Amino acid sequence: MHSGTTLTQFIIEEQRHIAGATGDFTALLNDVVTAIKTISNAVNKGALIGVMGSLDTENVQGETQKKLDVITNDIMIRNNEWAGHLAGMASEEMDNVYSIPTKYPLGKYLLVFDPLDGSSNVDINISVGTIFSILRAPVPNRAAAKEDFLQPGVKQVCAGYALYGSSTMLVLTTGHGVNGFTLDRDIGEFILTHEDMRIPADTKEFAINASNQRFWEAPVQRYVAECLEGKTGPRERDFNMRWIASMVAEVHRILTRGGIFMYPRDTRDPSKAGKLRLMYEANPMSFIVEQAGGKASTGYERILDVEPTDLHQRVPVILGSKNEVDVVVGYHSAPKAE
Ligand SMILES: O=P(O)(O)OC[C@H]1O[C@](O)(COP(=O)(O)O)[C@@H](O)[C@@H]1O
Ligand SMILES: [Mg+2]
Ligand SMILES: [Mg+2]
Repeated sequence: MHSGTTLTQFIIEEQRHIAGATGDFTALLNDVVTAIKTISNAVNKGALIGVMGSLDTENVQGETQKKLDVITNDIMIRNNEWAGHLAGMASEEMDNVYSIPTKYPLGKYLLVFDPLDGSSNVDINISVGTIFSILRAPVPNRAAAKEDFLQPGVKQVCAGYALYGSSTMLVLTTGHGVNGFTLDRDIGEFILTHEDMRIPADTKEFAINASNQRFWEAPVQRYVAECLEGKTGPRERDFNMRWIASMVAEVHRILTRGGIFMYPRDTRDPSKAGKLRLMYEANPMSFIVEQAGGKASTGYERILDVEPTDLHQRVPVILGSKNEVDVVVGYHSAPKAE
């Protein structure tokens, strides 16, 4: 007999307090959770079931797809298309909106996801994850078009991620704080283990891919240089640095012990505003971070306020401990001479 609250119990109890809730959202989330359990199983079995390695195909961003990028995308689709809660889906791994097959009923929500985040880590057995976001369809029960998905992050109904690490966890917000659940494989249920996760306002730990340093803009150069100066520099304390190359793992660390994560705008390719994807990565993670008391900015504006213009748009990301994000954002508005 397990002790503790299951994810299903938790969602049903949370939805009880919402006037007019029909159970559609609860059922949709249940399907997302089933997909995540299936992905967890595939990632965990790895080479035993032949899912490691790359394919010859590229996604819309021109990135070589891993076998698991495609398998996990398919798992998300198959588990969520059938039940009649969705008007459409969009994924990092699909060029266009996924239309629900006509044999299935349509619903009032949109599901957006990065089926496997950090997939460059999958072959080396380092943590990867799944990120998802749920929006309301502007017109319920009608096949969603691309424009229907282009809603700013503040409109998200729910955002979550699964982390396939030393244990599998699911971290979730519906706009009432952030809660973390750990998969108990013996009973196949996610159990509430991390109630009301809060990001400490201060930190001495930063995460950035330093190999891009020559491309960073002046505010980020200044921030990192000052961190590296440590105790004797203007920040008057020694900083630690981490880079996992798996956003889910970085955000999870920040939710657990604080920190700042940056994939800032750089000058490498002026046509791209950053590396991370607004719809599939930045918005869901920013919703979670804000709900845990942290902040998320492009350096110039709150990420959740960015009006999307494209399904696969990229955006600069600076998120984590509130006071530290404020420092970096402050440098973005400081006069150039500084
Ligand atoms: O290769 P880099 O510059 O270290 O990039 C790492 C970043 O790219 C990502 O892996 C992109 O995610 P995908 O694996 O879904 O493409 C982020 O998770 C991570 O923060
Ligand atoms: Mg990703
Ligand atoms: Mg991915």
